[in-house]
Amino acid sequence: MAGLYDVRPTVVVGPVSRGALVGALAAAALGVGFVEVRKNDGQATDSDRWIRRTTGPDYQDRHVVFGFRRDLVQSGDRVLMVDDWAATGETARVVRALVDDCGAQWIGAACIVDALGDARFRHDLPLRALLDVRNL
Ligand SMILES: O=P(O)(O)OC[C@H]1O[C@H](OP(=O)(O)OP(=O)(O)O)[C@H](O)[C@@H]1O
Repeated sequence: MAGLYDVRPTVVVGPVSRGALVGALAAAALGVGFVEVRKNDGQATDSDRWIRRTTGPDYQDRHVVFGFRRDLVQSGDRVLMVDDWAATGETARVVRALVDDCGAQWIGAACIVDALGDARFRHDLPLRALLDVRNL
């Protein structure tokens, strides 16, 4: 999936839960680090620095809080998000905002299936996929 982009990442991020599964596989194939983007979760100790952001309504009309430990993504990193599916694009939009919060370079969102309802996300994120839902 990393081959969908020309820029090689230094870190792969994947939102739980299926994005964490495919993201970890992509990171292992690339030989780079992996960061699990947790959902409605938070710091384990008071000393952890976490960053969090909340989505707009996703495909189930939920507002989901995504976050990860701040020091896992550094300002010099090039970050690729990997997920299985994109529908509203809210998950990818918020993960991108978290990466921006870290001052890292965002490459894009690579998904197995593109089921985006709003085509603007495809261009703006950018989002690239192995399959288009309209062809399934
Ligand atoms: O484009 P969006 O509307 O944001 O939806 C896409 C997200 O929804 C699915 O996860 P889901 O929330 O079902 O969680 P799961 O992987 O834990 O089942 C999918 O794996 C994406 O992460």
